[in-house]
Amino acid sequence: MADESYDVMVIGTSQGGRFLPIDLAKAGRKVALVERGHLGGVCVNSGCTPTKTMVASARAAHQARRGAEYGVRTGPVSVDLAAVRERKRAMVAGARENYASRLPQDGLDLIEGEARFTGPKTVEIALPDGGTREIGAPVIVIDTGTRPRQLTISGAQSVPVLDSTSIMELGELPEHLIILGGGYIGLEFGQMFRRFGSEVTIVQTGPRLLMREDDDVSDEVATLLRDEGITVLTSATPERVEEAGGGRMRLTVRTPDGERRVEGSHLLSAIGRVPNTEALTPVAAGIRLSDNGFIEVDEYLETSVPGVYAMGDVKGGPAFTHLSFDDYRILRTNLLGQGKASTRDRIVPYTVFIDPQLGRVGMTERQAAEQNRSVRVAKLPMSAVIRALETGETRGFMKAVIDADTQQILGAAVLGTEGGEIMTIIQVAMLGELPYPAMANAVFTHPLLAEGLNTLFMSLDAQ
Ligand SMILES: Cc1cc2nc3c(=O)[nH]c(=O)nc-3n(C[C@H](O)[C@H](O)[C@H](O)COP(=O)(O)OP(=O)(O)OC[C@H]3O[C@@H](n4cnc5c(N)ncnc54)[C@H](O)[C@@H]3O)c2cc1C
Ligand SMILES: NC(=O)c1ccc[n+]([C@@H]2O[C@H](COP(=O)([O-])OP(=O)(O)OC[C@H]3O[C@@H](n4cnc5c(N)ncnc54)[C@H](O)[C@@H]3O)[C@@H](O)[C@H]2O)c1
Repeated sequence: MADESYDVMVIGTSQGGRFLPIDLAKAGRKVALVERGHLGGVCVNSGCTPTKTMVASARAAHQARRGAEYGVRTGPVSVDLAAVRERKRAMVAGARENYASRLPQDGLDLIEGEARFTGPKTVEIALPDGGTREIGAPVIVIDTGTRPRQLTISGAQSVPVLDSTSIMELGELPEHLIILGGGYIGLEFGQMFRRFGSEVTIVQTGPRLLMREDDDVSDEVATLLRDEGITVLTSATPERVEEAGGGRMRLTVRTPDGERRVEGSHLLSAIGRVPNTEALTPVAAGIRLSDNGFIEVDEYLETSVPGVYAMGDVKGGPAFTHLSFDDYRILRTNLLGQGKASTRDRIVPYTVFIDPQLGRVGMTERQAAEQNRSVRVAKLPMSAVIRALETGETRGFMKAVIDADTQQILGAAVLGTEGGEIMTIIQVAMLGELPYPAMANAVFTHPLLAEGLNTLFMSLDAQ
């Protein structure tokens, strides 16, 4: 028996799941909310909010440098990284306060400390003062997220290795930033620091950047980054790193053409993330984990232990705040007896916040081929969109994958200015199950980027 009992315990306070404990408390449940770090989790403190705030600074620098293209005179552009960091810190502090201000509720106890399962429905919490509390609850929701995967190559212990959190605390610009990983984090920081003024090299083990995307999308992203002066090495496996003197370091990478050495002043590891499940000891509760430590759940987000649920990144699969938020919707519905919601057939959108953005939803062309689906593919360069021409933002393209039999839109990639917003228009069409001709013939305002969707889908009739 635990010392104290609650109706529900939620472990972790993410941006996605922030309303679940509040809603449950409002509905009369006695709720314990446990957090070992800052309120709000990764998104607010070290993920979406700070990165997108800094991406905005990088874009301002980029646009200032492009002034002459628009007939605007500017002087030499330089970036004050400490001021960028201040803007970021203020944004994070505001988001954190906003979270905290919503928490006080009758029936909701926020407990600061680290949770660890001691049995199927009991959790011990290690408190900051060194004490512990043991709490039991018939319903437990795990929302403990992920953290950066540690770099283990030879020499990694002997040089400073930055991760996605510590790089945002730099006060001075790296002279040459080497980035390991060509995923979301590597690309967003790579372009950001290039625009701040650093030399940047991205080292990617895979044969392409953004390995989940179609080849043409990955290739175009690589072209965009190279055009901005970033060195992109693909099929390049980091082997060892060592000090090179003068505060520099030397990375040795294996490539199909042999060994290659890259010297830089800073090293960022962005090679993926691992679940926060060690300290939690879910195995003590009998909760089944996948081979790589993520918590296994069914479509109702229930773990192998009835009454114990997992939401957000800790359950593996696509890791985005809006999915954590949708997990909250599902759990709210099911735990408050408002119906039976599930993750089945969930359309997953995401946006990579490089500039121009990559907005993505649904199936890629490759996934459609793997499923032997009969599809048609529409593609339009952004340089064919009048709004993009007028605003001088013509890089990239739009692409949609259509079911050849039903005319339904299966997926889309919009690599272009405001690509995330344009992708969302296509996502809404998918949610409404509109056949592609409805998009080809819709009356969209001239001259918006959305108007390009007419041209994109009309191109199928010209094929
Ligand atoms: C640099 C970066 C940029 C990102 N940008 C975006 C973006 O633009 N858009 C997007 O959708 N997603 C983005 N993400 C991903 C997004 O941040 C995550 O998908 C989201 O935060 C997942 O939320 P979550 O519910 O898994 O919980 P998390 O936000 O991971 O929070 C988990 C919480 O649990 C706490 N915790 C862990 N273990 C314990 C324990 N044993 N006891 C008590 N508390 C514990 C942690 O302290 C943490 O506060 C980004 C991520 C990173 C790293
Ligand atoms: N805009 C967004 O929504 C956004 C932004 C940032 C992060 N995130 C989330 O955070 C998660 C983690 O991002 P991430 O970029 O760290 O992971 P990722 O899995 O997206 O990319 C990691 C990349 O590193 C490569 N890699 C692996 N080991 C390597 C090594 N030793 N050396 C060089 N390259 C190596 C992989 O091939 C892969 O392409 C993402 O899955 C995403 O869900 C989302």
